[in-house]
Amino acid sequence: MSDAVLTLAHLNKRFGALQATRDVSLDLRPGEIHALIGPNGAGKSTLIGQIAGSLKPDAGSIVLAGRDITSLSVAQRARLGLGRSFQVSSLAEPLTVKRNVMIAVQALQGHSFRFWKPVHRDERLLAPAMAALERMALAHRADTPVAELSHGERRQVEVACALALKPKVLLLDEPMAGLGPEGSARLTELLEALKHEVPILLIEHDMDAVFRLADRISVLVAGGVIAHGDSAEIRANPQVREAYLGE
Ligand SMILES: Nc1ncnc2c1ncn2[C@@H]1O[C@H](COP(=O)(O)OP(=O)(O)OP(=O)(O)O)[C@@H](O)[C@H]1O
Repeated sequence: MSDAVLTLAHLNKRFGALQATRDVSLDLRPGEIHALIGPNGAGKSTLIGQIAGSLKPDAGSIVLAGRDITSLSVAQRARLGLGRSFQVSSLAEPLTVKRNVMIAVQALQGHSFRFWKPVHRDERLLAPAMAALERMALAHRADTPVAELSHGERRQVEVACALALKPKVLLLDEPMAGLGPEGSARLTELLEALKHEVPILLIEHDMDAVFRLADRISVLVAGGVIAHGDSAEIRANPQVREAYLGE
């Protein structure tokens, strides 16, 4: 546990009578993809909310790179290196790919004194934006409006926006959702390469992608983790099979 970049310890969250997170402990280590899976209503979104900072746990702690972030705001966590992508796209369609990523960089830098300066002429925003686009194999689309991109390419831009903030960990919430086999294969390949630079906590319904990508898998059912293991262990686990078959 000691070399973990992100550690969740004994997280609990209740909504009235419903225990939505039940004593959840897990960690994310350098160079890995740790997938969090579970049937509908298992509590995955509730857990992400607590990690990202939009939901406050009732008990437990979240440590990012040695620092307890449990009581910090969403913005403070982002500045400390918690990167995330969203289920719902937040890209500005009419703007180019490059400008979307530059806006993300600007949001992190928080340079309000540069309000008067057009984003597209700011070199300090352009360099990190282009570096992130290169890592997501999209530099050649930098000057294309987002509206003209395929669904899969948009997903790549969203990950690039998160990457441009130089995160220590990346929280990806269903990145494969809505992608066809080709888009999903492309993103799988990119994430596989990316994990060596930034470890990824992956919440994903696409089991093929999870089994291909994840170094470790944690299975959430009714708010609690019922199993941890690698792909082979999780596939063979009778409790996990039952949880999914019973869905
Ligand atoms: N704000 C809330 N108030 C009350 N109950 C909530 C709230 N948010 C979530 N829940 C409940 O908590 C449980 C876990 O929900 P959550 O959305 O975290 O599950 P999930 O695993 O993300 O599901 P899905 O895969 O369908 O998105 C569900 O029973 C849900 O109805």
